[in-house]
Amino acid sequence: MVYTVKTYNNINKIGLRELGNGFQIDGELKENPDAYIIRSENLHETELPSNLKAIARAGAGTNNIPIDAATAQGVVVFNTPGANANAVKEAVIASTLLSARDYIAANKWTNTLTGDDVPKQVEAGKKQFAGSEILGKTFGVIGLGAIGARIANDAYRLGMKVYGYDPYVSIETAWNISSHVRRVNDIKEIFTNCDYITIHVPLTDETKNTFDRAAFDLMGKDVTIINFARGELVDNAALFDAIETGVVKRYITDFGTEDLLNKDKITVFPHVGGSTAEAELNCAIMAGQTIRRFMETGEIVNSVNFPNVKQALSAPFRITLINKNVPNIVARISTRVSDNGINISNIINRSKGDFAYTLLDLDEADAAKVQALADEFEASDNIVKVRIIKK
Ligand SMILES: NC(=O)C1=CN([C@@H]2O[C@H](COP(=O)(O)OP(=O)(O)OC[C@H]3O[C@@H](n4cnc5c(N)ncnc54)[C@H](O)[C@@H]3O)[C@@H](O)[C@H]2O)C=CC1
Ligand SMILES: O=C(O)CCC(=O)C(=O)O
Repeated sequence: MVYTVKTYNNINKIGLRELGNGFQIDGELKENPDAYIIRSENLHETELPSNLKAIARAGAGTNNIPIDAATAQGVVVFNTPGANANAVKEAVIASTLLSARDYIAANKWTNTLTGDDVPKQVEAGKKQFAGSEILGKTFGVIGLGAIGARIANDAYRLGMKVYGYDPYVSIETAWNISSHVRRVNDIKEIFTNCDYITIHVPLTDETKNTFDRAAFDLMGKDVTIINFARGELVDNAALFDAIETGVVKRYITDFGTEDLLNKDKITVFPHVGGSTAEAELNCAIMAGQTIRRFMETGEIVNSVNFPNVKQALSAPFRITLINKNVPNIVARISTRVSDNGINISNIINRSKGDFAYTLLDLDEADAAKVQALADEFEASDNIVKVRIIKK
């Protein structure tokens, strides 16, 4: 069996080798592929093909993917947690230092100098670029996931007083956060206390405009805001006013919109936080491994719309079902199997919200009988996607 994968946005080719020989990879593939591997391509305006079974986001944020539509269509969406976190961490630490010392403006000014006495002009003019040090300054991290936790720890190591806010932090990540990072339960404590604030949360209805007028109103003076998460987390109109009144000293972001460009106190990068050779490779490897595992075994790991489901396959056939999460569904599935004269070797069903995923391992070697059962599942209103996997 050969699966087809359509890739978008330059997925690292070495990483894609993880898919192995059972996959045909084609960036231009037009025909109904089994899976997509993508980076920032916006899929909201496109229809997902009927044969599509999985989308792997080679990266963390999945706001470019229509998750609800994918779920309803039985498409499992994956991401690659932590695979580019170190790259973003380094970009944010660099941005913190850039704001403290304004190296960009200093370099721009130096490049304007001409003549034999450049060294003299440098010494005479450099006072305008005297900065400050980050040692001892307060640093707030909103979102203590893969990226935020790394940044909080390193900012502490650089001598900053670090505050962290994340009401949903995972236990695993929490264990990795230094006890020196002061965890706060109210985001207002970040706004009121910090000289530098960086945000590392997914873009959701809840997080949109985290930096709004009310947030800026709580801040002191000369605060640096660093946003390598998503542009929509900041209300730009409120930001411009906060810059005007001296509340915000500098805004550094990875997400450019026209209104942000060419402004003295705003530094915009072209969405390069995760763009290192190492991160791109890590993301492609993880995306390739995840898709391969899902297509070849049906197991789900690192999905954002379905639960993790793992079960070793020891029977001749496995049927995977994406079903609506309705009462008695597991009993109904089991009854249908036995009505077809087939024994279940193993079954696992895990739900998330309105949908669930079932792995059904069958003690049956007759491919025609398994196909007939799968066809019956296919015709059921409560089942949205059916696949047969042969051991
Ligand atoms: N600029 C770039 O190239 C990149 C940007 N990103 C962006 O950064 C975001 C974070 O990435 P990771 O740290 O890898 O994700 P992650 O999933 O490891 O961490 C996100 C954290 O945000 C927390 N969170 C969710 N809602 C929150 C809220 N309302 N308030 C406070 N915390 C909240 C979660 O509990 C979680 O700990 C991504 O969703 C993506 O949008 C990620 C990688 C590269
Ligand atoms: O370089 C990329 O693919 C974007 C990374 C990113 O924004 C993410 O991982 O969420």
